[in-house]
Amino acid sequence: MKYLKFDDQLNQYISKHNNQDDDLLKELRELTYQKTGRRMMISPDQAQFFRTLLALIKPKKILEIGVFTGYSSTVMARSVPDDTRIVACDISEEWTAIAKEFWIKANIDHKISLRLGNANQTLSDLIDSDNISTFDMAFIDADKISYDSYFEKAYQLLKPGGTIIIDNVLWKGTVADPERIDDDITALRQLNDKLAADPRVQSTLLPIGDGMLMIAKL
Ligand SMILES: C[S@@+](CC[C@H](N)C(=O)[O-])C[C@H]1O[C@@H](n2cnc3c(N)ncnc32)[C@H](O)[C@@H]1O
Repeated sequence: MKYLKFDDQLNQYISKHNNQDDDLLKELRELTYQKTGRRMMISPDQAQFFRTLLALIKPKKILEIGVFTGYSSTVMARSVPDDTRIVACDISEEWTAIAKEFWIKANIDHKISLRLGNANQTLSDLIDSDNISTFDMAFIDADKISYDSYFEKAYQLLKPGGTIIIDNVLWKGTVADPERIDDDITALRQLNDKLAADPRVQSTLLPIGDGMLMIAKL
């Protein structure tokens, strides 16, 4: 098998070449650590992956499941033209208040529509209100036990040829360790197994950040 061992030296080399965070994104990352004590945002390398992907696929309608303080949505909204819309789903009013502040600061708030509430319900509402097969891209980055449900609903909402990105699918490497068992790890293993064999999609597991699945709806 042909593969690389990602030691610290190589990871630093990759990060140095992929990190394009500017002052606003650095400020958002720092403020997020200060105010929430959490590090749930995608990494700068993943942000660069999104910039490249968005330049390729030029989506007009994006679905984000898991906003947190707005790092990934800010990266995406700044990488798309003015007429692209992002429907951004999250359950936390407190965390998305920080996101809203930065969307205004970055002058991208007109591109993003925040849907507060349980994302499973929000996605069902979108399906019931004529949004089936209308999205070009979806990014899934919320509670792991709902990932399969988010995938199935996002799949319905996506146009054929659309892209779904799912974050954290390697879960710090634990998915490959048979001695590690909990509800999140089990949900992620089941989803990785399912998508590797799902004839409705082409999917690739990428070792970027905490592991991302890149999926094309056939
Ligand atoms: C990993 S963070 C998202 C990080 C964000 N994508 C970024 O890179 O900046 C996960 C988010 O999912 C949200 N979340 C968790 N369970 C949820 C649910 N049932 N419905 C909607 N959002 C949920 C949390 O409030 C949290 O903000």
